[in-house]
Amino acid sequence: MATAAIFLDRDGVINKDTGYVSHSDDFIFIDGVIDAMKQFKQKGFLLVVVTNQSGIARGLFSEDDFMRLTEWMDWSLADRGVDLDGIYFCPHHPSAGNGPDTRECDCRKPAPGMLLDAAKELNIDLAASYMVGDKVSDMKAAETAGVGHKILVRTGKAITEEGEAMADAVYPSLVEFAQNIA
Ligand SMILES: O=P(O)(O)OC[C@@H](O)[C@H]1O[C@@H](OP(=O)(O)O)[C@@H](O)[C@@H](O)[C@@H]1O
Ligand SMILES: [Mg+2]
Ligand SMILES: [Zn+2]
Repeated sequence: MATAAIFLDRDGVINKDTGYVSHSDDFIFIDGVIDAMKQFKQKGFLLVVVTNQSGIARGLFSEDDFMRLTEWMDWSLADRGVDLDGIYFCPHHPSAGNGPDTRECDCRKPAPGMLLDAAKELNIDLAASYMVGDKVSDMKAAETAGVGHKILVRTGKAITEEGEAMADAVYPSLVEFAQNIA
């Protein structure tokens, strides 16, 4: 049977988005998010991170740097009792940079590729799932993929009118969303 997931954007939802974060020294968990993630797991949701990492295409950091930081984040969460079910990332950008990751792709949000791959690989019930993001591109990716619930949080980029109009709900942070989810 397919399971519902909470898809989490990374920068601006899990950690402070100080711009192309690529090292654990610069990775600051937003207050309360780890406990919020624990609550989602206890409610039976799969927890899946979906993150655009165009810093790789831009040549700001390497895929190895991203992997190292991801391993550190994964262990930091596991240490606090949160086991992530999947981490999906897009290293591409359609125009910035000049390496192999500078290209059009199906995975950079607002494209739905990461969500659709996760749904297939983890047998996720998309209609029963939630996408939590800080940008309109997160909401668009969710809508195109058929994610049932689109949630915006105010811990990242300034929320636009377009983003707010597309979201089913807006919360100050992941903490308040966790308090309100059924
Ligand atoms: O929020 P998620 O998807 O986890 O990750 C976003 C990041 O990859 C970066 O995305 C960039 O946008 P561009 O990729 O340059 O459009 C900017 O918003 C950066 O500040 C941010 O660090
Ligand atoms: Mg974000
Ligand atoms: Zn991509």
